[in-house]
Amino acid sequence: MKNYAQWSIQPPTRIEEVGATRLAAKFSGDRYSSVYSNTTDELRSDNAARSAFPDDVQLLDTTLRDGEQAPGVSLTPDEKVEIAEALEAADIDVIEAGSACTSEGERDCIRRVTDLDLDATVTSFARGIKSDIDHALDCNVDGITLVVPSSDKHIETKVGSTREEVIESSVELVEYATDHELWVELLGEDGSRADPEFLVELAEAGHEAGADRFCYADTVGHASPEHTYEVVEKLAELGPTSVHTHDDLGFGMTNVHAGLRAGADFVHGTVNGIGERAGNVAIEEVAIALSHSYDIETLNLPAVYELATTVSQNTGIPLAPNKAVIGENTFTHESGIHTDGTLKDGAMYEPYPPETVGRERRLVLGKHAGRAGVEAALNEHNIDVSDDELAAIVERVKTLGERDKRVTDADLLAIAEDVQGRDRERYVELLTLTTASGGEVPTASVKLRVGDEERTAANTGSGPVDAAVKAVRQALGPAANAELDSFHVDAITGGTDAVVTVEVEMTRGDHTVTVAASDSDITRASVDAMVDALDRLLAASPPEQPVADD
Ligand SMILES: CC(=O)SCCNC(=O)CCNC(=O)[C@H](O)C(C)(C)COP(=O)(O)OP(=O)(O)OC[C@H]1O[C@@H](n2cnc3c(N)ncnc32)[C@H](O)[C@@H]1OP(=O)(O)O
Repeated sequence: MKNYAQWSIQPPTRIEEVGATRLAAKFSGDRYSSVYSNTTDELRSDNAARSAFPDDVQLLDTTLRDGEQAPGVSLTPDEKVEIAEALEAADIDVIEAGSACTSEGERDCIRRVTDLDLDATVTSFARGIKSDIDHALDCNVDGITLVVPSSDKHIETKVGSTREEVIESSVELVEYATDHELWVELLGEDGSRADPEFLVELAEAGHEAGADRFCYADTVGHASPEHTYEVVEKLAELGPTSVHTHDDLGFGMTNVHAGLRAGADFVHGTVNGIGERAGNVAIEEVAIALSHSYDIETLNLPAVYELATTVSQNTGIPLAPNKAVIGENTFTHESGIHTDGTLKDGAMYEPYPPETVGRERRLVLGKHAGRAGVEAALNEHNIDVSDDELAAIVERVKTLGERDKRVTDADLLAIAEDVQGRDRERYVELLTLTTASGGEVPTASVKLRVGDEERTAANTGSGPVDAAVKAVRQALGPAANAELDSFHVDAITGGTDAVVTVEVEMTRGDHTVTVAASDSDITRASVDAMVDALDRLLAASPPEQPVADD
């Protein structure tokens, strides 16, 4: 895990955009109509008939190679192992574990992956250089993607070679690699800017030399779908063909589609679409699109979200909220009309159920909230309201949302208490917080009011937030037995004096709450949010023993 260490209590899934109004209610959502399956079945049979895709499509994940080439990303051996295991859990066919030519450290990483003895085929990137193949062999990989220049720009300017020499050396290297029992995919680098006739010549020579497949690479993300189709169609006539696409023009996925339609049966991609420049095609998007629209199964889809968060935490690249499949907003509904429709039928505003990809649906409150969503959120907290009270609460929720403020569960509950004239009895209150993080071991002490009693506790942690949260848990004892589901930090203003907002989501038993707190001191904001969340959870389901006696 990178970048967040000083803030995290447990790894955050992302840092939010400032100003989004969000999480207020969690909706378990078992109300699905059969609309999902009816629509999908019809779409699938129509699409499958029209698409002429191959029945079996395999995926090569290059998160550990091309994904790691995203600027600023460097994975340790442990991180590569964790990602490889998550890829295996998602049933990936091939894992490109790295570029063995890079360094001894990289070879150690790749060896750690090959030592896992996974079901997936594990490969290394290799340039058109014999020593690169030797380095790959040194890592005990099952195969290589042998990358040779194919555009004149790469052949002449980058490598200082000629087309004839590239063909000749490619043949020698494919034979060398297959003689060493490697699975070999020959990839013509910058293939989308290569002369298609030369690409065909190269692929033909590769197949004749024994390559298992040839890969059409849109290395700089420059190809149009029409060009991809035309070239891949020619290549696929020669033998098994792969496509490697980038998203510089936003055509990453469209070019995969064009390639498959033209006869390719193997797709390269990366988890969350991370990679050089604008990134590669996102492997999870390929998998869901093929499954949902064409009835072609590739990945174990319910394992995909866990895979996405593992990659995000290990690379330090947050999940974009609006990204298909893995984005926070993908199964989150805020606007009143969508929320109302979703409460009536889970399929109303979603193409497929969130559980398909290991997610759950959320309904959130904000400026666009309506009565149905607010009432559902109140019901989640066992609060019944009259029609008049509901109208007043909705109005205040909208006003709060219009102020660009998040409407959390705590906000909603406070509004409801006010509208209904109920006093809130606090179970837990933070009285003082002291932290020291300059020394070797960050420490924190807290004084809490718990019931009628004052309690103090001190603890250490990986950072001041971690130490303070441990101290809170220690002071509360068993009453603090709540899961921290998520922990997000936003800087509201820039600069070193920034006010930060910390939002936590916590669950205790059947109850989940979201609470946000702001302060210029991140530790204070974190502890305030957590203490408030624990207080709300204890209010929702009071402990059998009085809290003070825990
Ligand atoms: C499209 C892609 O994603 S390409 C993959 C990118 N991945 C990497 O670059 C892996 C990390 N790279 C590295 O660690 C280093 O660049 C190394 C160890 C591979 C090479 O380092 P160096 O020997 O210092 O070379 P340097 O990085 O300066 O230049 C790259 C060399 O590879 C050569 N090269 C580039 N592509 C190819 C290819 N497909 N086939 C053969 N040679 C190639 C270049 O011509 C250049 O050789 P030169 O030094 O004789 O001119």
